[in-house]
Amino acid sequence: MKLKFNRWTEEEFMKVREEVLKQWPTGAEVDLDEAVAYHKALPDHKNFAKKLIDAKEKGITLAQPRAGVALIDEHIELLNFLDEKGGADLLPSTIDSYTRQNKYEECERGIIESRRAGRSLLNGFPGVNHGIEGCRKVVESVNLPLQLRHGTPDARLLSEIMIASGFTSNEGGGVSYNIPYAKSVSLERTLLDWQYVDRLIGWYEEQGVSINREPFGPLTGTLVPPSMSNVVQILECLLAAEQGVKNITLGYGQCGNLVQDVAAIKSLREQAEEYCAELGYENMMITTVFHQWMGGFPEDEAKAFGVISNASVTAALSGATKVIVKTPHEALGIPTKEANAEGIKATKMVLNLLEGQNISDSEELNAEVDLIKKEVKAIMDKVAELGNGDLAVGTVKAIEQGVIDIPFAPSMYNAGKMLPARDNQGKIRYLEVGNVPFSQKIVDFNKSALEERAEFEEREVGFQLTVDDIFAVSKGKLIGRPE
Ligand SMILES: CC[C@H]1O[C@@H](n2cnc3c(N)ncnc32)[C@H](O)[C@@H]1O
Repeated sequence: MKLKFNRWTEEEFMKVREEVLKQWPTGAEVDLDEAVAYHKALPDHKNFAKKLIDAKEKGITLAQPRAGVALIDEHIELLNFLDEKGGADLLPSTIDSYTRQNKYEECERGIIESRRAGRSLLNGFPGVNHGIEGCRKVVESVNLPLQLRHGTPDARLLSEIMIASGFTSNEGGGVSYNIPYAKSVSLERTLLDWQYVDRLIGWYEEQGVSINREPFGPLTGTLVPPSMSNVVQILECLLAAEQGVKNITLGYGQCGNLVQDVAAIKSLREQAEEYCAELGYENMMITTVFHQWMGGFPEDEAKAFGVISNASVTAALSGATKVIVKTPHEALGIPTKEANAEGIKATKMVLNLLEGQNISDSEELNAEVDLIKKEVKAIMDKVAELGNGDLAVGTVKAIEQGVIDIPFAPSMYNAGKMLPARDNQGKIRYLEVGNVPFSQKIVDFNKSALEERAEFEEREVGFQLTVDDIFAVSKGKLIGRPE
């Protein structure tokens, strides 16, 4: 099928669907009409999309952990612990790495070995292998809305099974689950596969079942300039809206300077709504999600709580609809359920203390919002030009040419010419723009901000700033000052 931005016809979708459902035996269990009836029988408090709308209307920030283990009963126990002991507002099912690479045979072995070992030998929940019956047991055994969170370039079968099972939100996107997660999967392939996922959710929407979609905001989680991650979010928002998705949560990974992070969320929300209106998508319900620090964490648990609490302050003050919670075991690996619950409790304590507060408009905040929007517009205009108006084709070309360039990405298709670094207040700036099509004025602004830091640190502007910033937080600072 040739990549084009336009909405897939139902015939196109159903034709591809026949092949998708054959990829693993559990695919045969999916019956869309039966699934619609199942969803309509679910209570409202278990619908992710509805809970997000309610939070947006109330102006509150919901807390959601990541969590996933191999076996169904243990996974249920984990999720209920995070609800009852942690106070989670929304629940995940973090999917294991084999499933993310469509390696369902390995999942099967992992499930058997986990049963034998009496503990999870997979780093997440293998939803395809557990099938509708297993996933529905999770849905019926927990009391909060459920979202599948993963990092899957081809999530078509996984989405079919878990959405049909009663999960009401799905994370990911054609760029955000390729560039940071895959080494050599073509963008054209992933954009097509995520158009399929969005068309599936558009189909549910047409039947009156609202399913939330959440493009993955942080990308590589390493010094990603806010305008660059916002461009990816807005493109995935428009790609999803074109396929009929209505309820979308756009994401952003904390960078560390409070004003820049608040500006990033504010400009993301405003600009996404502007682009949706410009392209004629009506009745869109756009919310935002703030990811707590995605970079290196301190091993010391007290310091880790400092990182988690600091991130919770920004999440609250940014007005984000949701915050994705980290745990004090982040530097160690998969957290225990107790550590996971502690991360949520610390987060909710901060959210509660700051409820109703935000940082008021200031010259610094408005200038940052204005700059982010201008940088986003420069890239978006180029994407449209490269695609001759087709944003899907334009996205592929923009990545090929480094117009969209995600720092430190594993994908061989990512140009890797753009370099970021922090300025003297810790805001992320463009050290090298590579082929990112900014005006000279914007290039010069970014450069001068970095020159100000270099002068303060009595060193040259250069790649060493970037290197020092990458390791800074795990060493207990935001800005990588010379030692
Ligand atoms: C996007 C990366 C994030 O996902 C987290 N993560 C990955 N798998 C799991 C898991 N199975 N349980 C809890 N957290 C997890 C990881 O700690 C990191 O913070």
